[in-house]
Amino acid sequence: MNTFLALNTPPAGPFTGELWESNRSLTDEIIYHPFCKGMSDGTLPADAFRHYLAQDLLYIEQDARAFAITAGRASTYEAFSFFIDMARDGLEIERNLHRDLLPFFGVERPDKMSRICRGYTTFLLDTALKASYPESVAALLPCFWVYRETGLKIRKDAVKKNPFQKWLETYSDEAYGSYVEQFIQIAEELLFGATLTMRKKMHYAFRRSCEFEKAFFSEALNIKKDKEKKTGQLF
Ligand SMILES: Cc1ncc(C[n+]2csc(CCO)c2C)c(N)n1
Repeated sequence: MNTFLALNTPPAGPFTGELWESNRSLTDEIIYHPFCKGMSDGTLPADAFRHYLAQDLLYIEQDARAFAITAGRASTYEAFSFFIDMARDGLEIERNLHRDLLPFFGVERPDKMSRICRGYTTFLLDTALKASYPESVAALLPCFWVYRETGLKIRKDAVKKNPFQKWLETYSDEAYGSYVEQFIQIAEELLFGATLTMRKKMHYAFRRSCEFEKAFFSEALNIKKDKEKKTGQLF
């Protein structure tokens, strides 16, 4: 059976297929994460979303830097041009989302990165600067692919009049989908041309970023729980 049929954003070939498949339980944990379910059914506590959004504000800037560095290291003009666009247009898509959500949820720029935000952005920048170009591509891919898959899935089940509507729309938008497809194609070609050792390194980088994506959501939910513990409030 072709299990990829269940994917909204399918792999570009056998190598990205293997990449997704070997991380399927982890990506499923992200897609079906209680944080995402909360966005979909509108029950996500506002404090959890505020923590997420504030940290995301810092995350997207560093992520765009990692894209720009990766562009500079690209092995083809096509990939160079794509990553340059992602550093600029990708960040713009995120900024548009934040422009709406930040005032709505009353979120301001935080002074400090959280543990997971620091860990994830340090990993992406370190990989872009110090590891190989294919590894950096693999590290950056979950940010697009996992968000696309999550966005499409949870939008399908989402309640109407949803405070997180803008988030759901951003990642299920067609133009965003086309960026994700191009990105997966670039990763497929790199995996195809890679040695076994390099392929393993790319798998490691992809998995590490997936772990951070999951932790990013978990941290936001746990912050909410920690606050409840301190104040004794349940709602
Ligand atoms: C934790 C976290 N992971 C992924 C994204 C999605 N995303 C962030 S920046 C960008 C475009 C490239 O600069 C995309 C698609 C997010 N917002 N937050």
